[in-house]
Amino acid sequence: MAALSFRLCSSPLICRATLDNGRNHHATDASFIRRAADLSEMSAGLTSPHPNFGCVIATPSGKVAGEGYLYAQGTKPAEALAVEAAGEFCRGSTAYLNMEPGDCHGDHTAVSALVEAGVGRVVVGIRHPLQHLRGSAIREMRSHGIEVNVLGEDFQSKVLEDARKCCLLVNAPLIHRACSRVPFSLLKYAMTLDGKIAASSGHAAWISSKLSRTRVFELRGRSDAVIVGGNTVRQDDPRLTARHGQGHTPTRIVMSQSLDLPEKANLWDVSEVSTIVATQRGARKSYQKFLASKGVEVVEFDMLNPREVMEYFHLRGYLSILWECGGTLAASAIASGVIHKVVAFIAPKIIGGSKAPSPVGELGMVEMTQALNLIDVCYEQVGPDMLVSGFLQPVPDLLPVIPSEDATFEIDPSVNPFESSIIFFYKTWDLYGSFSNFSPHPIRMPYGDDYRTWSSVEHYYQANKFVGVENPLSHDCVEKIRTAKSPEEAALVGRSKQRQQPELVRSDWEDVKIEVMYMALKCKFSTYPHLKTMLLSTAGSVLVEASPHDLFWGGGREGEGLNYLGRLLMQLRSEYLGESSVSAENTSLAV
Ligand SMILES: NC(=O)C1=CN([C@@H]2O[C@H](COP(=O)(O)OP(=O)(O)OC[C@H]3O[C@@H](n4cnc5c(N)ncnc54)[C@H](OP(=O)(O)O)[C@@H]3O)[C@@H](O)[C@H]2O)C=CC1
Ligand SMILES: Nc1c(N[C@@H]2O[C@H](COP(=O)(O)O)[C@@H](O)[C@H]2O)[nH]c(=O)[nH]c1=O
Repeated sequence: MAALSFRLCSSPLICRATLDNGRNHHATDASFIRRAADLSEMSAGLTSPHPNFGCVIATPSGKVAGEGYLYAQGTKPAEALAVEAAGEFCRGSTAYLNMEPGDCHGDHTAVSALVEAGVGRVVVGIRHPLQHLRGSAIREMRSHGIEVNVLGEDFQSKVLEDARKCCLLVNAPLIHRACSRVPFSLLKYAMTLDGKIAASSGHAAWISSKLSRTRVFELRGRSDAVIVGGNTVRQDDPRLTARHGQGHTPTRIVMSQSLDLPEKANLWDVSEVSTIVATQRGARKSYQKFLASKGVEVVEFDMLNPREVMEYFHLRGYLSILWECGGTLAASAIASGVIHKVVAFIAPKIIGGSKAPSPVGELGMVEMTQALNLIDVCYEQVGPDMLVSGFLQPVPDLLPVIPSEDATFEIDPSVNPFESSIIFFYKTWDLYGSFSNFSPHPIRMPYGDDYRTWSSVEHYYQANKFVGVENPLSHDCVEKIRTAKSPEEAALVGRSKQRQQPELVRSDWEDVKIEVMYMALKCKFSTYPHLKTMLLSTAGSVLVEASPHDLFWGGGREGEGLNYLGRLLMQLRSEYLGESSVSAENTSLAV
């Protein structure tokens, strides 16, 4: 290399320094990007899975001036938190982001924070995977004169490629959501050295060690849901809780065609965490009624296969699913192509048993050459067990294979990304996500003879369930919801209190809830002009909250929902349009 550097320039010292400087530059960028990727996962297990954003702000001398990460969907962006932490050291600094900011709903908080703080350069690990977001924030930062480098696009090197891979991994669920329209699924099992997941009697407690099972609790805490099959319910009577005392607890899902399930089961206790049973359409209606009476949600499918079930939970906004089923369902899930990663805890014990179940049932493979090879395999000792994990499907490399809307328009102006005149919205990271009650738009609402600020519409709506009730516990609920750290936590408190202690809820709640919601929406869209503009831009389209399970505020799976949230937004929109046409009329009259 020295020879090469000599040939390229007069003084090898300067050139080597340049070369080294270039290499150091890459090494510095890579280390801060990896730090941002690590930071972005800090809330894993505490909140339900969401796009992971981390931001590190480094001074020109390479010192960390400030850091931040997105805590939960609907809370302050990582970039804004890092800018707050760095203070005046932002000026002329470099900001390292594991992923392009999700600014899209006219909500430029993240980009504005970096621009207003005087950040000079931004290094981005990966572009945003969602098509309607990809490239927006990068373009906006560049339009404000910030130098923006995207790993893998502007410069290449091994050290940067490794850093970029970290950014792909921490958002694998979001990337899979963007590319395959199913959540990211991880199959986990504990297995004896002789390849069994239970004794021939079906008994399986315990194969792996306490330490390994603690890791499993962590995996559950990082998931939207945990799935088991009917046999596992009958055999183990599992709880499938994360057992970490606080933080996020995943929904439990049982897949059962027959509904030949016990009347008594731990999973039917939904006081702390919900359970959903996915079954064949029309199965055992009486048992479905029994489950509903226990508060267990039943979802019917024409074909109860893992792909149909996963596409449904994709619609519900799930990003990460943990499969803790037995081999029968695991084989079906692998064959359906919905399993992306496998995690196996191998215990140094032998159980034997020619009929003892194995981790994966029938896949129809008869030659070893047909075996599915894992990718990026990792080995880790966990107590006495060996943890082997790897990918059945690589995390798609997201160099923009799907052009953004602007790029699409440049290619073919006649392509209208949204053919139908129905606009669906649901999770805040999806298009029109700012219409969601979980979007991070604080509102100031009248409260008694005063005003109070609420972090989101959801905070305000949930708190109002308990307003005006002469019970100190109701006042506690209001305060607990008002101070909840995220809309998701506010909803969790409000819904569980309403379910467990209905006496705390105001008696007229069913009569007033629509009005309460409307007032909150009116305040939100009046407070944020860009949201009002966005709402008006949907004129002529039907707005539907695409929640497949909330049949009051949402549209339901096959449109059977009442879609009150969509209706109220359309009502508000026509009120604004009425105002603007009235004001236009006044103007025209005035002319
Ligand atoms: N060591 C470990 O990590 C684990 C061990 N186990 C053990 O494994 C054993 C259970 O394994 P296994 O018998 O394979 O049971 P599964 O957990 O795989 O459940 C199979 C059942 O799932 C339901 N099902 C729904 N849809 C499908 C589908 N598309 N394809 C296949 N099944 C579907 C059916 O329920 P239905 O019959 O109700 O219609 C089927 O009988 C138990 O002994 C348990 O202790 C289980 C999980 C993890
Ligand atoms: N036997 C076995 C596992 N079994 C899995 O854990 C479930 C029980 O979890 P819980 O209800 O939370 O206690 C059980 O139904 C099956 O899915 N898991 C493991 O990590 N190691 C083990 O040895």
